[in-house]
Amino acid sequence: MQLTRVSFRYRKRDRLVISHADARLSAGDVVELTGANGAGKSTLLRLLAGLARPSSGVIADRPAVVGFAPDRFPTAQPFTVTTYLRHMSRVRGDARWEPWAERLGLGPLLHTALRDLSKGSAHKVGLVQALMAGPGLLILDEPFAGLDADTREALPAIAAELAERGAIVIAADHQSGLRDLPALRHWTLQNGHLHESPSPLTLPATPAITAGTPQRPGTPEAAGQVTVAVTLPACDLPRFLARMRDEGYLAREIEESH
Ligand SMILES: Nc1ncnc2c1ncn2[C@@H]1O[C@H](COP(=O)(O)OP(=O)(O)OP(=O)(O)O)[C@@H](O)[C@H]1O
Repeated sequence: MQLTRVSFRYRKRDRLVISHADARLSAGDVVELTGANGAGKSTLLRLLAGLARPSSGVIADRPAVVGFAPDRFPTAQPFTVTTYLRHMSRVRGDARWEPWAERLGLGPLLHTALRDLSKGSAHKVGLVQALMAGPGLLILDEPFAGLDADTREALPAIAAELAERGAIVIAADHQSGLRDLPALRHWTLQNGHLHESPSPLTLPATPAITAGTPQRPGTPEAAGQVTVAVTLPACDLPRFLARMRDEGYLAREIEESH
């Protein structure tokens, strides 16, 4: 999936909320999106999901099945949890929702009216409807807000499972709930601009990119090994480091050019 100079404003003559965003997403990417309140995170997520169209620029190659869990699940609907999820399942081609409801701990609440749910439980219903169709693109807006400890623990594993199956997962998340996922990409929105920064967690504790025989972290450099300087676009760094780490290499030094 590719974003090319994507800009968005809510009304003509309004300022750009998103300004010329470029990004490339590959199957299996997991992205944490952060930014101050009002920075445009929800707006960008809606653009990524296809719920809003860019004012200019292009979003290409969006996966066919998109799951979107909004930050506030709309509970003002005359359904119980079951009737709502059954309805969404029919819309989604008879998608199986029951295992997700069970996994997210909604079992005891299936016959509760949506309007009577607590904020956290309503949020889980939003997650189940996003997950049920097996999305190739899963978009989560503040997915950890109000969740109980069990679900907070379950969610990173769910994101990792989807990514392993080739889905792209993007979460606006102030709480760094996905921080333990390997190769997590980190996007920040500031003044309408989208930046990708290497997450501190993708930077190895003992940096050393040493080509030659793959080396385990912490192993001192041995005779017969070479050190290679590699230049690459900053936005590719997290993925590059993750791949190097998978191969057994570590980064020795990372230097930003200005
Ligand atoms: N429907 C709308 N019409 C006009 N302006 C809007 C609309 N929705 C959001 N905005 C404006 O767009 C900007 C970005 O809002 P957005 O909700 O995307 O930010 P956010 O980063 O998700 O914020 P938060 O962290 O508070 O959830 C804000 O200035 C907001 O006031």
